[in-house]
Amino acid sequence: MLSVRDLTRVYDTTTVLDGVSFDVRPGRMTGFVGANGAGKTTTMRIIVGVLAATRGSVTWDGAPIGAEQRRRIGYMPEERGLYPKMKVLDQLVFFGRLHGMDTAAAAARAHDLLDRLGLDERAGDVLETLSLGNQQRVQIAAALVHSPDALVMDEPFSGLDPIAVDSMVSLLRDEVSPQMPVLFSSHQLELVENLCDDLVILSRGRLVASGAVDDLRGRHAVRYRVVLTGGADAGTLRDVPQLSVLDAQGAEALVEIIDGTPEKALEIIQGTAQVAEFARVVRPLAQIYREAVR
Ligand SMILES: Nc1ncnc2c1ncn2[C@@H]1O[C@H](COP(=O)(O)OP(=O)(O)OP(=O)(O)O)[C@@H](O)[C@H]1O
Repeated sequence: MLSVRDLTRVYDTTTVLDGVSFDVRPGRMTGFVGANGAGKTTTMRIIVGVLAATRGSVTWDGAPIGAEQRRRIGYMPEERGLYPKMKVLDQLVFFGRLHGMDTAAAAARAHDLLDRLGLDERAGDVLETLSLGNQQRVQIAAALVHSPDALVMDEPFSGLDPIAVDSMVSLLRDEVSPQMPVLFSSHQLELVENLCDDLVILSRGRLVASGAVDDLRGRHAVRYRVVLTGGADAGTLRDVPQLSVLDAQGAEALVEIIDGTPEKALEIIQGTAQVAEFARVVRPLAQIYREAVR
């Protein structure tokens, strides 16, 4: 497990990261979200060791993270780190060798990754002749070439078309082992919602929420969508003392149960009107996020 504790970064007199603590658990995809300037890149750069913290620690399985462990992290930097004039395959072999692989093993692994990303026929092309989306695929291959033990990716999906996102997601799902912590930042909340098990939310340099997506959802009151039939007005549900009606329009209402079980609430509603639908509303991640950073 990767853990950051009390991570703080000050530039001159400005604190851009302020006492941030969270865990990146193995085998789980952890989404890292927050507005522009919230401090995501700063945190990731400190984790992988290209930026020093003003205060705080990064540990891996409880021990302070050192140069050797950092070499075992696959990192996809925000500024992207590839050489535009270098051929795709040469580039991946170079990164593999930087991480201690021999040339043959690095080349074999690079071909395998390029193949799975649909790019093997571009292996001999100079990087800058590829589209930006394809360059980004090469970037993810560069982060994975040495079969890392952990992954830290800064906006890996930004600017990719949906097919490219799908191929990258399926590659990641194949590559992420049960022992591997994975942290990636994104502004694409729908994607994060589909992909992530855990979530870390930063706002203006501070942690505002972290944990399993399901737990974060569960921390808020559960809501139900009620649809009545027979021309009934859902506004009448306001007269039911066990319910709090958050919204009612025509035959539909959004309610919270303030007393009793959902089964009991349904029974009470059925005593007043015919019910066509009574369904738990899963809160979209975007809503959790907005409420957390408010
Ligand atoms: N070298 C630097 N000197 C001064 N301030 C910096 C420096 N690098 C980053 N910052 C500031 O630190 C804050 C956090 O930036 P950071 O890039 O970590 O945010 P982010 O959450 O990754 O944002 P984005 O989503 O826009 O990439 C910002 O206010 C930024 O201006």
